[in-house]
Amino acid sequence: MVSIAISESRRGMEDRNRRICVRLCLLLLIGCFASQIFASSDPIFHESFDESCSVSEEEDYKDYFSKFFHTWRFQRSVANTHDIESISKARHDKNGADPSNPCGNGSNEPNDTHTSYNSWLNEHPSALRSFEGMMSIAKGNRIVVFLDYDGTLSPIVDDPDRAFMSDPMRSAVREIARQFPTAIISGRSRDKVYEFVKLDEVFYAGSHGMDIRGPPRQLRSYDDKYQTSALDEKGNEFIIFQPAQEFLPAIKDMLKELENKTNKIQGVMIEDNRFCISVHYRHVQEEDYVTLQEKVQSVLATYPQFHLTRGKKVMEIRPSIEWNKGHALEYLLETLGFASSSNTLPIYIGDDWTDEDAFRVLRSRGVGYPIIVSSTPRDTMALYSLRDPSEVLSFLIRLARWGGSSY
Ligand SMILES: O=P(O)(O)OC[C@H]1O[C@H](O[C@H]2O[C@H](CO)[C@@H](O)[C@H](O)[C@H]2O)[C@H](O)[C@@H](O)[C@@H]1O
Repeated sequence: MVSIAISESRRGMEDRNRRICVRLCLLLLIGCFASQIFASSDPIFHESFDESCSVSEEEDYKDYFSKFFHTWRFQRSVANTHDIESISKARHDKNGADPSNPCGNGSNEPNDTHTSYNSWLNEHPSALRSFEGMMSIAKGNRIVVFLDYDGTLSPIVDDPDRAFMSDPMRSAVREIARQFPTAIISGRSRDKVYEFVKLDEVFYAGSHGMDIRGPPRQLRSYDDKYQTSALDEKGNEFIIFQPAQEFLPAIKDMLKELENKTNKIQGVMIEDNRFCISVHYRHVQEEDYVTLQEKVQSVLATYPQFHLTRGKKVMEIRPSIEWNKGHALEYLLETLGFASSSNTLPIYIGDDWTDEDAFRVLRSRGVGYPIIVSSTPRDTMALYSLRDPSEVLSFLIRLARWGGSSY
């Protein structure tokens, strides 16, 4: 009897201990979860996570959780500018995407690429699949649309002079511009982008934002010597903002020197982007990469006020001023009169490293949708993704329709 009583009381104690243990574990788990939520300083996360739970039909739980973990991981930041290290690193990469990314285009294993792209998609959900959720958050806000050109509105093609925009894309951008203030921010010269796009409804920023044609509002916070107002053929006023004006003579000299020094290397193409220079190596033989890079760097050595950044199979020479696509986005928001308004929701779609500066601005503002165009996984500050310009087209059509019906 005594031994039965002892073993029963021992069993009772064990049960109680097990229950206490389970409760302690549960409390510990809840504590960890809550601390991660409150420790996150990212307002986008709070906004999307809170609201997306009630809004989206298309956005499934995978998306909610991916946003959660995504924001968690944003503590690690993407390098500010992807300065050129070595173009020879890009040789295995079809489009010249980040060669340091082991999951990038360099992979020879199609299944691996597929798997890693799918897991990357969990972190950067498709803006098409997430559309309903994104728009229910956007409702009541003033949407402003920013678009990159190459690789976003037009596909990446072999000849930079033939990167035409399709007619459906042009119609979609026109529709977007009718619904929302819209700007195109490109690494190209402003004139060249206009030549491709041919829409008067949009604002243009060329040379990575160093040449802006914006709304007629002169900003006191910017140096007057960089802002000039002018009238178009219809008598409408606009402002030209060019913060790198004093670099123009040096750029002209550098262009000549670059052409002279590289003309023996087959396949090099040098593009005058007005306030920047692009040295394209898409058609250069791999064995000439190092020579080309050395030649470009030897010219640059005599122009210490410039630096190199990298795009898709292109070296970009830019004046070393504190100005990039992110600054251009902020400048345009300000001239449009939306910078300080709490219900402004900017959307930025871009595919290149230079677009990361604009993504970063949206992230630090805590509002807006940075969307990367990429069909391979890569490090990015963007929250959402679209695979290629054809998905950009679908997104813009949907956004314009949404704007027309419920905005
Ligand atoms: O800011 P973006 O509008 O994306 O401009 C970045 C560069 O785009 C262009 O080059 C890229 O697209 C070409 C056409 O598809 C392609 O041939 C080239 O390899 C890509 O790098 C443009 O020609 C450059 O000047 C821009 O800097």
